[in-house]
Amino acid sequence: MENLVPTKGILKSVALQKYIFETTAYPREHEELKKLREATVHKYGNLSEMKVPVDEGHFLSMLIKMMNAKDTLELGVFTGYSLLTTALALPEDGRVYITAIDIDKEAYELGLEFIKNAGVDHKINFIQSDGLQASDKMLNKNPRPKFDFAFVDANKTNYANAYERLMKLVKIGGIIAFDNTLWFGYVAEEEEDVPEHLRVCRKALMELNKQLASDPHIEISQVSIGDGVTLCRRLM
Ligand SMILES: C[S@@+](CC[C@H](N)C(=O)[O-])C[C@H]1O[C@@H](n2cnc3c(N)ncnc32)[C@H](O)[C@@H]1O
Repeated sequence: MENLVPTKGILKSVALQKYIFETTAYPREHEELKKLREATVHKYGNLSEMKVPVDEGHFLSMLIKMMNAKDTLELGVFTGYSLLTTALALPEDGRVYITAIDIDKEAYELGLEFIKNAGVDHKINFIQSDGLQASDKMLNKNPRPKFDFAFVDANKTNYANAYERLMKLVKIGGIIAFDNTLWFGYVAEEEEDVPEHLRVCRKALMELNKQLASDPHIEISQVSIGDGVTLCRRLM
């Protein structure tokens, strides 16, 4: 277990992650996603680590296509790497809807150029707001579930609250995907071995993982890609 990558890349050695990225991930990365990734690193430096890694992008893209999702929601957009991934995965039949929520509009605006250059025609409804407030507004306006797929990648301490709302906003049979559920691998470590600034989110994510595992309303799959993605398929 030596040589673990402390960033997004749990359970993988540096060499294995490099192999995956170089062999299957980077060669199949869409040109505009690559440019967006580079622009994000250029502007945000280490913070660019917040975007989903390229292999996770491929995973999400294939999932969205296999589900034939047409109406998606994203909580936590940043510069839009996962958003552009979603937009590129949706069918081009003109009847798709993308809703994206983030408190930060400036980062999203950096990504707009790449979304445009990728030739994505879908209208993206970007809502600059706190994710929970925006979800409550949607529920008040139209309490019927409409989304096929929701990707949750905003503040980790609110995932459980987001889950409660998303179980009303995502259709039965639809998927809620939570990012970072393995929290750099720290979910499996003793608290005293975890850097202090990562403890609050670790605790919230560990509680969420338990909650999801015991909830009969969903089927779950914990995927150890990126920083850990938990897929929750709504059953009832
Ligand atoms: C990890 S980044 C999202 C990365 C993005 N999915 C990607 O692939 O590039 C988290 C984002 O959540 C946003 N965020 C944090 N707290 C939020 C909140 N309460 N409501 C909505 N967005 C929030 C941040 O502004 C940040 O852009």
